[in-house]
Amino acid sequence: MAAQIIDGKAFAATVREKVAGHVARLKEENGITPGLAVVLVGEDPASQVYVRSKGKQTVEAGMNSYEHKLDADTSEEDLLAVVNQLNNDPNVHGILVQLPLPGHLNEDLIINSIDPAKDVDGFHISNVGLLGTGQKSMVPCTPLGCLMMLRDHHGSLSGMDAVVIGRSNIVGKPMAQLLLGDSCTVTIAHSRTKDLPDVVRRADIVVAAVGRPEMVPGDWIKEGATVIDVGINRIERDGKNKLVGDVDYASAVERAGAITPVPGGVGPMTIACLLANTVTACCRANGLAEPEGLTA
Ligand SMILES: NC(=O)C1=CN([C@@H]2O[C@H](COP(=O)(O)OP(=O)(O)OC[C@H]3O[C@@H](n4cnc5c(N)ncnc54)[C@H](OP(=O)(O)O)[C@@H]3O)[C@@H](O)[C@H]2O)C=CC1
Ligand SMILES: Nc1nc(=O)c2c([nH]1)NC[C@@H]1CN(c3ccc(C(=O)N[C@@H](CCC(=O)O)C(=O)O)cc3)C=[N+]21
Repeated sequence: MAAQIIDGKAFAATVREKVAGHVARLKEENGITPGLAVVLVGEDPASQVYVRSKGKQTVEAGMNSYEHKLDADTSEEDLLAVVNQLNNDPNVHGILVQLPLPGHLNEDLIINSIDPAKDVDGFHISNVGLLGTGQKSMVPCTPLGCLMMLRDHHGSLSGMDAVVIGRSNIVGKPMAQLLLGDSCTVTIAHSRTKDLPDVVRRADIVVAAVGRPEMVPGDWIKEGATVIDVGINRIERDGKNKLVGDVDYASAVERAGAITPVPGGVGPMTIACLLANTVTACCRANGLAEPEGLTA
């Protein structure tokens, strides 16, 4: 039986609607407009696309969008100065520094210079530590979006076997923390994992965040499992540019119980969660009640 398609695009639209509702209320009742600043260093075309759609959706939700485009050869000192200025700007409630940064810049140093309360990516060491200890934090957008779709599909995730393929700080590790927080039995697989097919075959939930086009074939998927495909890979096929995930969709859809497509799955949820985190950060900064249903 073919899997149910988890429509991230439609789900993201409902999240954005909730966000817009909260924004409207913040404006009306408190006279506050949440603001999101995105910092882009260099000219990476893929990054520019994300930055543009983030900016557009931020404005559509009624928030202020600030974009800082810096040259690829910007010095660490100058970038730190931009972050510092945004940290001190009361109109900015969320700051995102687009990754990866050019090689001469120390990513950890830059990310950890962001005010943790404005760190809507949830990458600052304080937020990582808060998440790991089950305390209130800013939760990374991509894993948060995945968790929202999983909860929506399953209700409770308690006791399920989850395998996360990939151990990056921005997707794999925080995803594993969130699944653990929801009482899954979590395995984190990576490039040194022995017998990955067997590890994946045990999983009720598979989250693929590798960055290798269509690496996970359908016959690794347990019958009826839920597959969340984080991968965004541009490939050329039949002379056309195509976006594909880390999962071989055509074969996986025949085995899975539910699956997210690429495009239209995790990607749109990531941006919706970024907007959600910005509203959450704005409420916290102003000592207001947090929006319900938008946090982990
Ligand atoms: N939809 C969205 O919103 C987002 C999508 N992405 C996409 O998700 C994917 C992953 O991103 P990101 O986490 O940043 O990537 P990274 O390159 O930082 O991490 C990739 C991970 O995959 C592991 N890996 C690589 N090869 C294999 C293999 N053959 N078998 C098992 N594991 C392997 C690596 O293992 P090791 O640690 O051992 O090297 C590493 O942990 C990319 O396609 C990216 O574009 C990313 C962010 C947001
Ligand atoms: N500090 C930082 N935070 C990030 O969250 C971050 C980042 N850096 N660097 C790059 C990755 C990648 N990322 C995506 C977001 C949305 C889509 C998305 O909306 N994708 C659409 C398709 C878009 C298209 O067609 O190109 C989809 O999957 O349907 C994809 C990828 C966020 N990232």
